[in-house]
Amino acid sequence: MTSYFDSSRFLWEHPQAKFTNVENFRRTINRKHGLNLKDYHDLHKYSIEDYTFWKDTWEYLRIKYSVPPQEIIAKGPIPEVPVWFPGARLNYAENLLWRNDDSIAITANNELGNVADHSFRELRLRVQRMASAMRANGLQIGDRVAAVVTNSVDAVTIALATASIGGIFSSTATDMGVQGILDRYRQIQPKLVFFETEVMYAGKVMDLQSKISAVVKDLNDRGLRCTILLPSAISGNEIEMTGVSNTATLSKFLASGNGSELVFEQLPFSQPLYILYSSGTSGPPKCIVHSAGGVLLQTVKDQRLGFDMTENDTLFQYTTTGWMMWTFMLSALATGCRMVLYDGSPFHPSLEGYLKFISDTGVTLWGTSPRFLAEVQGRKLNPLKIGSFEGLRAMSVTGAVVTAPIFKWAHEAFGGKFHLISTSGGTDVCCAFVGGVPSLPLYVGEIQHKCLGMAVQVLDPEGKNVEHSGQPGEMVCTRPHPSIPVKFWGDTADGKKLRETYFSFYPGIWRQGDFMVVNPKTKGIVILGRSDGVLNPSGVRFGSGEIYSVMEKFTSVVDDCICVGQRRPDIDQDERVLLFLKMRPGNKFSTSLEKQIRSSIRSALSPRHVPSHIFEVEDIPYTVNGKKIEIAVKQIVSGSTLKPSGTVANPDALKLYYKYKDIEQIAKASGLKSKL
Ligand SMILES: CC(=O)CC(=O)O
Repeated sequence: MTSYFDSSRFLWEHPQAKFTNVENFRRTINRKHGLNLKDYHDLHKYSIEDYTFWKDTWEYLRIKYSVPPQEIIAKGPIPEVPVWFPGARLNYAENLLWRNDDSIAITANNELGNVADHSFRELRLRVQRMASAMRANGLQIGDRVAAVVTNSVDAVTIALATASIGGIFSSTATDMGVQGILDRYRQIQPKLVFFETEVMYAGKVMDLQSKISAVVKDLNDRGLRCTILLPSAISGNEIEMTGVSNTATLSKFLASGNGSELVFEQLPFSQPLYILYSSGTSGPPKCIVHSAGGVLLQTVKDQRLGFDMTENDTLFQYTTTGWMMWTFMLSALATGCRMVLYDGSPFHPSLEGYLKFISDTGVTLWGTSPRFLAEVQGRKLNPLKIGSFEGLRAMSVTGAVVTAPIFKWAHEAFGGKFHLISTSGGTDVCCAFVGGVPSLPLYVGEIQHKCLGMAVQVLDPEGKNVEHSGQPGEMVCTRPHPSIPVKFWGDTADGKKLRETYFSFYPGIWRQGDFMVVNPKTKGIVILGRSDGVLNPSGVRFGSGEIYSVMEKFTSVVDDCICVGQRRPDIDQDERVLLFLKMRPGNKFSTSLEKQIRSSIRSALSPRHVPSHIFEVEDIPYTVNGKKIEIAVKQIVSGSTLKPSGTVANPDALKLYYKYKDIEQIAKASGLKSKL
């Protein structure tokens, strides 16, 4: 049997674990309810057995409200998507904008190194002006505000102003193509759209005016009232556009407000706040509606208890505005800490400069991705020669599986004194299912625990819980929690599509679509990949993450790789594993490299894990949010033809895989060796 863990690989523990927020919270609950929860494990058990936990969390996090809830969950049998905290009245933006002083709320930077600080007082004034203009332009509770924006103080302002009114905010990054934007915004029909006019990425200037024309002409016929053109993200100059109706520059739009006070509409807990999108790579994305209360309670819980966040922190989450991590990040304002926003590529003008900025800015909590860390490692950079990173006390890594070698390397490379928080959740819940626990020891390659309130289990295909036997299986969540989406936009009134998406595989139980395993000794978790992408040769089920973990050894020559199962029932009843490699510039794919990879996989995992074929490809397909697109590649090599959606960052990459549906032909032509 494959060993997924090595619990002897202890990596770190908090020097003062008993002073962490989560320990303080545990003691508070013990006192309040006369309980004797001894540690995080007990606390987690309580959190998934008694819904009172969510009221405890509400109180501990000091959620601001004007009307208290009548109960935690509406009375009666609890449905899959319950109504939380009925009767309560609150506002998400009010909970984030409680500070009104001259401390720095936001430090913004971009590829040009234009660093700007914005105080809490300034941010509140910006939101006030924006909300006033939005109201003057007819924005009302429930109206959608869409944005195609960079990660900037304007984006934060627009989102918070929308939330103050009770509108629903939805954003995409500026590199999303016209089709991708329309696939999303045609469905949600925004009343206002904010658009960047000129941006820079990786040193290239992009004029967005033709994109704006194409999008806005289409949306103008679907209820769009005004498009607001943001000043150039490079020069700061305003750009006027002719030939597209109902546009206004930002300054004109703001001038239309009447200077009214900032009013935070008092709304139900389940009031929609955001619309996020599923990363459907071949069909139109699903529009996932998240509630203000659910996002607030879950994200602040994850940050305060999982990240141990306090007012003294400086959070830097590298993200575009199109990823759920942007919405997750925003909630840091509720704790009153500083946020760092970076717009652009981390590799431009230089990776060294980017790392130095993080160190010099005193980032204490850094959110990054395994892909970025692998790139730093692959380039053989020594971060500690670039910056001291002495302020860094936690690094949160998400977006893909964090393999054990990268985990260990990153911890050592950045100084070894911080909490490495590997976390997994997603767009579907706008929070984490599993993540960091500051009061527990950290083991190499393991996500420390299930997050509080999240009743995560590991089920086999028959629905049996296999968690305690250390077997891998489907990640499910067996109890409702407050950030289950309130609905899919455009779904039937009884939420048919939502139910089919999450609650149909195991009737009535949320299936996340991740393949995971729990270490029976430490209770740590390893995510092995997406469950739709589970590899199943000769009945051995494993995740692509296991192969990627072995491939970390080859990062100096192999830039990236993707591993998928191929099913060709016409040729073979079994599934075979294909591994595709993208070589680093200057390195060649060779028979000897192939042999080394096969032998490493055989010895690290098992002979059954060794791919049937290993090929070199020019590119690996990714979503705009930086996730490898295994499912589409799997379908393509298994004989399907796909029409990529706007979610695919590099759609041409998918074309490279069609020829592999006929491997026998390729093998014959090139004399390739096959394991078959
Ligand atoms: C928290 C996450 O898991 C983020 C993601 O889905 O990429």
